[in-house]
Amino acid sequence: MLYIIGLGLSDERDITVKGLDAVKSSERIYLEAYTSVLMIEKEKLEAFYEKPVTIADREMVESDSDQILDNAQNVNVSFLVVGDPFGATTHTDLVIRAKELGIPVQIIHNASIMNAIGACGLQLYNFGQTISMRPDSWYPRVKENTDIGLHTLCLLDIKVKEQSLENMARGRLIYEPPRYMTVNTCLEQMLEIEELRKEGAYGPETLAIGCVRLGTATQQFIAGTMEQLVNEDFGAPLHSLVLIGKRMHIMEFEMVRSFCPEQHQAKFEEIFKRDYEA
Ligand SMILES: C[S@@+](CC[C@H](N)C(=O)[O-])C[C@H]1O[C@@H](n2cnc3c(N)ncnc32)[C@H](O)[C@@H]1O
Repeated sequence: MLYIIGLGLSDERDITVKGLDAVKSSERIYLEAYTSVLMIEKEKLEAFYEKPVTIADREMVESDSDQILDNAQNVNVSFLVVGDPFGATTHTDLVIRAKELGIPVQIIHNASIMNAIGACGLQLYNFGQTISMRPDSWYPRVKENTDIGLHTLCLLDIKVKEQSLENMARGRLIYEPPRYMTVNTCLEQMLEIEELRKEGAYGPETLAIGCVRLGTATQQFIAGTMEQLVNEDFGAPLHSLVLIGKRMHIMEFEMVRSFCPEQHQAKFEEIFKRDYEA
């Protein structure tokens, strides 16, 4: 059996009881490590499970999945995913490959950034397309969302397995530590792009929420205009950003306002009354 197990958002203790049973029954355990990189440390998992865990990078999962699936017709194998197995980064390829090989698959779900984001006060039903802040086609998607008043969850880029130019020049295969995009960089880039495109998907006075370290003890939400949030200190990763759509319900507003620092409150309320209250 191949178990694909969500680890949730905070630490090694977020795994479900069902997930832990599956891990305990497994001959091999892999940790998918290219999306929410090492918010959960391999060593902590190994200590908690009392079993070795192998890191599975993107190459292994996408090009060498046979190694993970080896003999899973006869023994249990666990594939661990931070968040939920189908939250943001889906693992459909692995499931299809397992099915082709006649390996039974069981998915064990957990909290994901895709649903925990509801804690920011906005209703999940009122979100449009989620975007990944990579340099591709995110802008039109934000525009489609904002045109019909929906909120946008922006997932920020994580760079893994990068090499420094110096190491590359010397032919050394040494990777840099993972780099996380911050809410501040994301806002700066978004505002610059809007300046260039001028299509009005959003602007400096669009209301937004920086959502950081969700599900952990230091989880934090900070609300304000995009312009105000550029200079806020959001602390350690992981970071996500929500752009608030104009169809914000009054209950959503009340909740989000509670995440607005005092110095930004007056502006926040003024913009809500001017642009958001239908
Ligand atoms: C590609 S997604 C992986 C999602 C994960 N598989 C899940 O189900 O939650 C990674 C991005 O999600 C966001 N993210 C993941 N966990 C987060 C958290 N605990 N707090 C804030 N943002 C988070 C960040 O923007 C991060 O760069």
